[in-house]
Amino acid sequence: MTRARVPAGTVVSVSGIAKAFRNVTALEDVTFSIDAGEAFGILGPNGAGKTTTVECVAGTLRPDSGRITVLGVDPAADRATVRERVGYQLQAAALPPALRVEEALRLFAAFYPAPADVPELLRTVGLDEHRKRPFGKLSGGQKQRLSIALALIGNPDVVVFDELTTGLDPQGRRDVRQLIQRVKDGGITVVLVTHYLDDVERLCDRLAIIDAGRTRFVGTPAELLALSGRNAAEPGALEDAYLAFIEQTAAD
Ligand SMILES: Nc1ncnc2c1ncn2[C@@H]1O[C@H](COP(=O)(O)OP(=O)(O)OP(=O)(O)O)[C@@H](O)[C@H]1O
Repeated sequence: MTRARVPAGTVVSVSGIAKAFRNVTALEDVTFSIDAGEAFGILGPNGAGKTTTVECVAGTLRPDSGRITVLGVDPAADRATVRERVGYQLQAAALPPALRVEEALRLFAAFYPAPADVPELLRTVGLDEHRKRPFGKLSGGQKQRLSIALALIGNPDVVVFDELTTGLDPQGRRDVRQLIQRVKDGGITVVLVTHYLDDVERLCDRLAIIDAGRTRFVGTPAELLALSGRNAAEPGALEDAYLAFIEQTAAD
């Protein structure tokens, strides 16, 4: 995957955002920034506000207060720029079952001024031999690959994956991880919402922990380990450090 233009510096800046849905406060105070080319993990318990946060980054939701810039623009105000340059993993399950893999990619490619090459993208995500298969006949792992391809179809600078590896078997998760690594190696900034600490350990340069609508931690996996005093060499050390952190936050 080659990049026509590679942005530098901070590409995503989220500063003190809050968001409520009627009487539900989803976000109270979320702050972090992401540098170009980073893979950045967003973790937190169910209902913590992770999806709401990335929807604000993708411009599909507008925060009630606080400030977001993505590639230098306000995503809620400049929808066109963000739509063009930020890939957001679609809920692939929403595609019509009869739509074939290649047809879906060509359909979505038509929305972008400089889309990725469809045959190349099919090879990249390992769906080349399944390109004629209808969406309804794909396995869970193949659907995830298609949703990755759809997020990449516009040749984005930033791509957001929300719980991409959830529900996959170990091999499927490993394959999807390798694919995300290739995306990152191609210079694309990756934002990864996940519940899996091994995804973070293998892929992410830094992570944010969001709990009850607030960022509680932003740093490297090594910094999270150091905070907990866990030994990185112990199996499951990062997961233990994360769980200890969440329990501590709940107790405060
Ligand atoms: N459209 C909506 N209307 C009402 N409440 C919402 C809406 N979207 C999210 N919420 C609420 O906002 C809070 C944060 O939800 P969000 O989906 O951002 O959490 P999450 O961290 O992504 O959770 P999960 O790990 O379970 O996917 C939750 O209490 C959720 O019920």
